[in-house]
Amino acid sequence: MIDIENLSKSYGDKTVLENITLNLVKGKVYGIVGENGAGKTTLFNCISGLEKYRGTINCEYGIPKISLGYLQTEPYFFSKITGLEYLKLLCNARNLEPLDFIEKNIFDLPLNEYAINYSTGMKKKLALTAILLQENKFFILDEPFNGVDIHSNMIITEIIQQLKRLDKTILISSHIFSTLNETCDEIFLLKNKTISMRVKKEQFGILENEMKDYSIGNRISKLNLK
Ligand SMILES: Nc1ncnc2c1ncn2[C@@H]1O[C@H](COP(=O)(O)OP(=O)(O)OP(=O)(O)O)[C@@H](O)[C@H]1O
Repeated sequence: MIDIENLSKSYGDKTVLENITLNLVKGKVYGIVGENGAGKTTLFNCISGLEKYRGTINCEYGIPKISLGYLQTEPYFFSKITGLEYLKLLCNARNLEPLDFIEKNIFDLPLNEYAINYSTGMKKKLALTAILLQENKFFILDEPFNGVDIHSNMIITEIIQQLKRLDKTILISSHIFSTLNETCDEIFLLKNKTISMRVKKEQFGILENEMKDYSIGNRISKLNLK
């Protein structure tokens, strides 16, 4: 279980997150939606210990460094590291037994090439493979479906469902509502610096309609499309 209480984050005098309280349990998939700039990545960076924050986070799995698999929107790679070396590095960080990485390469990535030269989708798949091989207990996936091809999207959806069955805790952000619909047990709406709405699976339709009304409103008619 991960208990986040009254988490707030500011950059200088700009407050991005205010009093976020969330309780994330094992075997559940949580989605987080919000406009560009709402603070989703900032929240993930705070939970993963990459940013300082006010408030408390208690995680039964221990510190993020030993238990969290964080897939960042744009994963970072050293300039002269191959895909294979990256997988080895991340597995070594968890003191795992040597693995057959060729067999584990489920996305058919060119593991002998430099990771920095991979396409956006390939980089995401490499980073995802690495955190999955690490046998983490808790996963934060920041836009895991963005930029990856349709086959990989299907694989990632199935992976999330399997992680849930393995009793992991998973927090995902996405701008594509249908991907969250398929995978999540609960969705949080991050708006006005805080969690302004939380809905269980049965009410996802209500949230989607509310977001559509709010997002689209009368904006398109202003274009006077011809
Ligand atoms: N290091 C930083 N310094 C100053 N401001 C920052 C920093 N990182 C993020 N911000 C600001 O915090 C706000 C939230 O950004 P964040 O990246 O968390 O949003 P997001 O919800 O993930 O957006 P998107 O959907 O576009 O990825 C933005 O206004 C952003 O400019």
